[in-house]
Amino acid sequence: MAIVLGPNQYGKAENRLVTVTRDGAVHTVRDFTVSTSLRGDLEDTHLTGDNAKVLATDTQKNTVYAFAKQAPVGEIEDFALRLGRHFVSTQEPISGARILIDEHSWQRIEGHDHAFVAGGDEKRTTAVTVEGSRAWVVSGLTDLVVLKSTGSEFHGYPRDPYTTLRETTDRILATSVTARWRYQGTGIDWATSFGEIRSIMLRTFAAKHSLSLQQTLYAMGEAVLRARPEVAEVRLSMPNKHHFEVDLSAFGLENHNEVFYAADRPYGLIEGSVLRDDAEDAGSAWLTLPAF
Ligand SMILES: O=c1[nH]c(=O)c2[nH]c(=O)[nH]c2[nH]1
Repeated sequence: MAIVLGPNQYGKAENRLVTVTRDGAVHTVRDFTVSTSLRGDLEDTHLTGDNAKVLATDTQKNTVYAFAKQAPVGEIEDFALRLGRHFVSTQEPISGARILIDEHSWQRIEGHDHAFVAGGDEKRTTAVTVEGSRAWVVSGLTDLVVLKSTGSEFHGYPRDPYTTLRETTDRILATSVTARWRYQGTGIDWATSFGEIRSIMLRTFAAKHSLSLQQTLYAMGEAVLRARPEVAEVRLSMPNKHHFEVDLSAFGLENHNEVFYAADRPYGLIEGSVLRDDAEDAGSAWLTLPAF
């Protein structure tokens, strides 16, 4: 029997980066969380502690901040591609890089040049993988919280001895969408694509009459793939944020779908992938990312 080192990567996680750019008195603030991970010929440090091939995670952190100064960050996908390609092309033992970037939004306080209000928890995300001269981009969003107050039913499920859930033809449907979509290619107008995909997902959530959150998930992914040829696959993770009608009969009150208890947990967790059957090979695009 031999014991060997399996897959590994290392880097600096969650570098918090904020940039201020100035157009005269008018400032723009951008806010990012950047994680770098490097892969390659890294047996020595694990097996003997020889660090000759280990670009320090501290250096990786410094590179993120220096790159943000040396050229405009631009779209997160482009910034991640620049960082990943830099590490792979300048460090001989490093054959691959995974760069994760989340962008947190700040909106201008109306009428103010340099004051901003946080855009909420929603984040735009990217996960860029560089392997030698190849690169894959998986972008997405997290914490996009949506609710519809009708247009959602859930019935027709099996009733076993433990089933108590009442069937419903009119319920609140609410979720917090985490989506990741895999692009085919890297020469893409990232900002336009992101805006269109987000808007397609919102419109589909709103318009699709839902018989299950699973059906809504599939419809959202399908709508993105039908409209956006640059996308090969969409993975969605959608918690069912249950809203239970409160029983007010003890108070002599009838509740006609008006008063709800918004449960925090447990929640149904509906996850899935929607993809083209002729999509380009995913390579290492998803490696070490959460399944959904
Ligand atoms: O849309 C739903 N899908 C389920 O699988 C499920 N299960 C459940 O209890 N409620 C719901 N709602």
